[in-house]
Amino acid sequence: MSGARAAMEGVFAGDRRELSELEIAPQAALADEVRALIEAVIHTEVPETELREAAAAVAALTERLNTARRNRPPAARLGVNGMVKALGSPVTGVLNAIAPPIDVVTLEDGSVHAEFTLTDVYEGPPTFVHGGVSALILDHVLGAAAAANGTPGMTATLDLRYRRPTPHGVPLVVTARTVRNEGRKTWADATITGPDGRVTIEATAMFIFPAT
Ligand SMILES: CCCCCCCCCCCCCCCC(=O)SCCNC(=O)CCNC(=O)[C@H](O)C(C)(C)COP(=O)(O)OP(=O)(O)OC[C@H]1O[C@@H](n2cnc3c(N)ncnc32)[C@H](O)[C@@H]1OP(=O)(O)O
Repeated sequence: MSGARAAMEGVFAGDRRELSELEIAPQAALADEVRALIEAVIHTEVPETELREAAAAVAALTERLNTARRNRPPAARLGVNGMVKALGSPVTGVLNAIAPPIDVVTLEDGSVHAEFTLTDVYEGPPTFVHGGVSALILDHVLGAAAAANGTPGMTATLDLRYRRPTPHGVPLVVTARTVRNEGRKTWADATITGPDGRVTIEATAMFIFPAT
């Protein structure tokens, strides 16, 4: 079995130890604080002595947390449909401080949808979201749409059309849906829409369920 097939089967077999919402809450609160820390580190103008003290304090905290570690990022069954979620996902993971995190929901028509706001932590051009960050989010929701269709796969192609800049600091909407399936291949479309209702990015992806 190749790495790709094993990875897909690992994801959908739910072979990770799943945490309950109660178990997740304190660790998610810690991740929230780390998100605030990341933002503060970027913007702070405190003097050098304070920066050095802060670095030492963070290093001590990291050492403390590493005294008990899991082998893999944990998963949980959350939400109304009880879908398995990767808590360490860089897009949706509530335990991952680099994730916004975005709450992606599956609608009755099988499409997936999320409303979210990105801070300037995700900035590319001044005042706008980094195009690679948008691609990450779109890849994830396209993959979630393929999975919601019962036809998950690895991203084989991802085509993006950046129609206009995507602003940060304002509410954005991302939606994706599966449009076609042929054997192991599934195609999905997605958009990100700004607060003025205009689409900023259109995306299409093809997912392949690995042969081996
Ligand atoms: C606990 C957590 C639970 C979470 C639960 C919910 C999950 C829900 C949300 C998750 C959402 C995540 C979304 C992110 C998803 C990634 O980030 S995936 C990571 C990025 N992608 C990769 O790393 C893929 C790397 N590539 C590969 O692994 C392999 O090349 C692939 C794509 C699996 C294909 O391998 P293969 O099965 O050996 O394919 P193969 O038999 O050679 O070819 C089959 C056919 O596809 C065509 N093909 C193959 N590759 C390509 C390609 N790249 N382009 C075009 N055509 C291709 C071939 O030409 C062939 O065509 P036909 O001859 O049939 O016409």
